[in-house]
Amino acid sequence: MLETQNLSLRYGRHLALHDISIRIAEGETVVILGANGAGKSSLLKAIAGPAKAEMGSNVLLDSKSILGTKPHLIPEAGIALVPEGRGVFGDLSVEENLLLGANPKRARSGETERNALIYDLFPRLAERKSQLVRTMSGGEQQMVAIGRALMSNPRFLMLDEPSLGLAPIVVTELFNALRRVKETGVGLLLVEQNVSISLSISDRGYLMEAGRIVGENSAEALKTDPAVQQAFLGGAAA
Ligand SMILES: Nc1ncnc2c1ncn2[C@@H]1O[C@H](COP(=O)(O)OP(=O)(O)OP(=O)(O)O)[C@@H](O)[C@H]1O
Repeated sequence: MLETQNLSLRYGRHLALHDISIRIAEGETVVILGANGAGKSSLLKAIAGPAKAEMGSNVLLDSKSILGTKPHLIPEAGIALVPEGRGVFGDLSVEENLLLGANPKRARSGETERNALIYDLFPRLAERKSQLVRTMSGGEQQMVAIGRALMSNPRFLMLDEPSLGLAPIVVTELFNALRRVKETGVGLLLVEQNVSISLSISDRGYLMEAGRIVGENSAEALKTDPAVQQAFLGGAAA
């Protein structure tokens, strides 16, 4: 179980996260829905280490605090982040990017099998192993970013807006791959503005507004929740 307890985060005088308490069980897929600036990216950064939380906050993995763990050690704990903007190495090839992802100790055994699984998930990458990542399309780069994160053998994979700026057909392809990742038992914490597709893959979701959690429910219930309809789906039932 990965959870946050009263997680608060401040940028100067601006309190971006207020007492956020969320949880993701082993193998569960959870989406955080919220408008621009709600604090979704900040939440993932506070869990993954680069953003420093306020006193009184906590992040727990299997009931043990991991708050304050250096960002480069977070993958060792079994948590991987695919950041907004993807964070891939453009001047390296697909294969080199994937191999860099296998750096944590927990990733050393099973590396070959995991590498094969990623090429099976994303056949486009298998066709382009030696291509420099900067020459690839946005969708392909997102596949590299997800593949690299999976190479670290995560228990929990956090994704910040994986569909951002991608054509609908590529988004469908990515989410089909994420469905298969979910079937392998990896827990997914997804931040998305594409509400329909993210609810279609999720078990549960949280609604975030101005740095606070303002709602929580099963994905099924959220699909017809008037607040979600109003805020994200244009008012009409999807
Ligand atoms: N490094 C930073 N320094 C100062 N303020 C920041 C910083 N990062 C984010 N913020 C502010 O914190 C708030 C939450 O930002 P955040 O990026 O977490 O929101 P978000 O929900 O992910 O939005 P988006 O969907 O637009 O990415 C915003 O008001 C933003 O301007």
